[in-house]
Amino acid sequence: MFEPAVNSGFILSIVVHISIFIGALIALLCYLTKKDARIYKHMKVLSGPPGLPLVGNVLSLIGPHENILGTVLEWVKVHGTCFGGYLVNIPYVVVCDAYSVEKILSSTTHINKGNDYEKFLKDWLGTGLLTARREKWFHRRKLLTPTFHFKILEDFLPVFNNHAQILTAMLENQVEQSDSFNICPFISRCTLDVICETAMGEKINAQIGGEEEYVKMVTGMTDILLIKGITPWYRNQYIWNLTSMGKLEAKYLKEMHDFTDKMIRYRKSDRKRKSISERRNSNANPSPAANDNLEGQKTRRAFLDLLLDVQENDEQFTDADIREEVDTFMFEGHDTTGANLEWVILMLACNPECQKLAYEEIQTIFGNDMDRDVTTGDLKELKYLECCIKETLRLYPSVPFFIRSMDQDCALDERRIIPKGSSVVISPYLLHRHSAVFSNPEKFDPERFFIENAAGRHPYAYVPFSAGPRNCIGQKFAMMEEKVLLASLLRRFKLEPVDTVETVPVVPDLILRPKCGIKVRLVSREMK
Ligand code: HEM
Repeated sequence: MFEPAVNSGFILSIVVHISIFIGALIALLCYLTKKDARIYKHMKVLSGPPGLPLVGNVLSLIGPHENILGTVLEWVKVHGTCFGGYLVNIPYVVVCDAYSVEKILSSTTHINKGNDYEKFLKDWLGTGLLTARREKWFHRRKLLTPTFHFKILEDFLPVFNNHAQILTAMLENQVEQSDSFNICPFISRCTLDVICETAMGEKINAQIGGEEEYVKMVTGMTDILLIKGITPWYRNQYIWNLTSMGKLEAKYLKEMHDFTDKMIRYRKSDRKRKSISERRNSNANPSPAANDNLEGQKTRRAFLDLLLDVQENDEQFTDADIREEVDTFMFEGHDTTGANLEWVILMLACNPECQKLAYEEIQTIFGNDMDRDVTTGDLKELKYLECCIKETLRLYPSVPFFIRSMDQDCALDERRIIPKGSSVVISPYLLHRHSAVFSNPEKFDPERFFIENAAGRHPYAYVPFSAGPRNCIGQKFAMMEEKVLLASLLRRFKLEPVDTVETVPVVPDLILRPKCGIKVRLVSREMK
């Protein structure tokens, strides 16, 4: 008599649990459908290329990576400068007109980066400035902005000049063996040397074969991240961890973090040592300049030192925080400038009349002196060269697209709303090819950036460094570095084309790069 009672209680309990489970499932489905229906309604208005059920537009983007830009340019021609689509189940809106770009970038509401940033960069960069979410980002940006002050950047000029000298020496050696060659590895090693010394205060001598392992890791990591990003099945962490690349990534990450940690420890103990001797010194001599060492020379401070200064005033700013910012500078400050320099070299080689104007400007400033360091005053005078860099960034923006994830709706007008829950892709590559803003857009024409020609242009029509509150914090640094390197290069060599725009496939990796490098011919200038 007793047993059936137990059984009926047991059955009742199962029924209740199953009902709760089914109820919860229905509620979840209702919520998701309602949420998706809302997004879907707005996405329909932003109609873009038709996709397939379940996969959306993914299949159109599979294939040789260099075809992606062409595909998206075609979409813009057909669907206009603001359209939506799905990558699997993720709603994306591509915007590439100045008006819509301003709506997103000028706002402090749409400040969060796309989810992919965290997914791919978090293991390496933590949640530093590039990837940080709203509150953390506001705090960090405020903390770090002073470290990019012009006065501080001026202190890096000797570093830029020193590595420019090494670059030209290495190229002279190369020219003796063969005058036409792929210049990209030379540029990449040079920008890596610059960023290591300015970010960490450490010379790694990549240009002359030093710290080979570290150089291999930094360049290898960006390649690995790209493969991980574009291969759909590698997006699954379990599958990725089983691959040889996943294992290599884990090894690189550990060793690169160890390297940055070592630098932090080293600079910290160096500061302790110096502050003891400075205190002793200031007792003996009460007025030495803050940055002078015992020999009276000005000691150069790296970003890492400036971050350690921040830490002295803010105990919450830990060593781990410092590491993620130093790693972020290493990532953002190396390939971006390197790729831009490579494209400038191609543009000047292929446009001899522009190269001639750039060289004439350099001659006016430096005369026939090939060795003099570039000064702050010279940087201001290198106006045409700056226009060449800007025009190259128009055609070949180092960061070909960036993504914001929408935490709120953004109304473009009464009809079109970019819905909360979607991701917005902003592509300078597409934006900068707007013929209404840049006539004959494929033509390399530095004069577009003469003050009188740029006047009246929409401020969000040209955004190679992004724009608004979350723009590139390193843009002045990049401009200074590039001007120094290019002025030094052009003083010594005339550039002649081997590759041309037509022969160099453009690959929109994390960075917009030439697929197989850029071959140029360097001709030494004959003046002593
Ligand atoms: C030609 C060179 C460069 C270009 C074209 C460039 C471009 C950009 C772009 C487009 C962004 C926004 C990315 C996004 O929203 O996802 C960005 C952000 C950033 N860049 Fe640069 N960059 C360059 C050089 C540098 C350098 C030299 C540094 C550091 C030394 C640097 C540090 C950063 C950082 C830290 C951010 C994140 C800023 C934030 O979110 O607040 N960049 N850069």
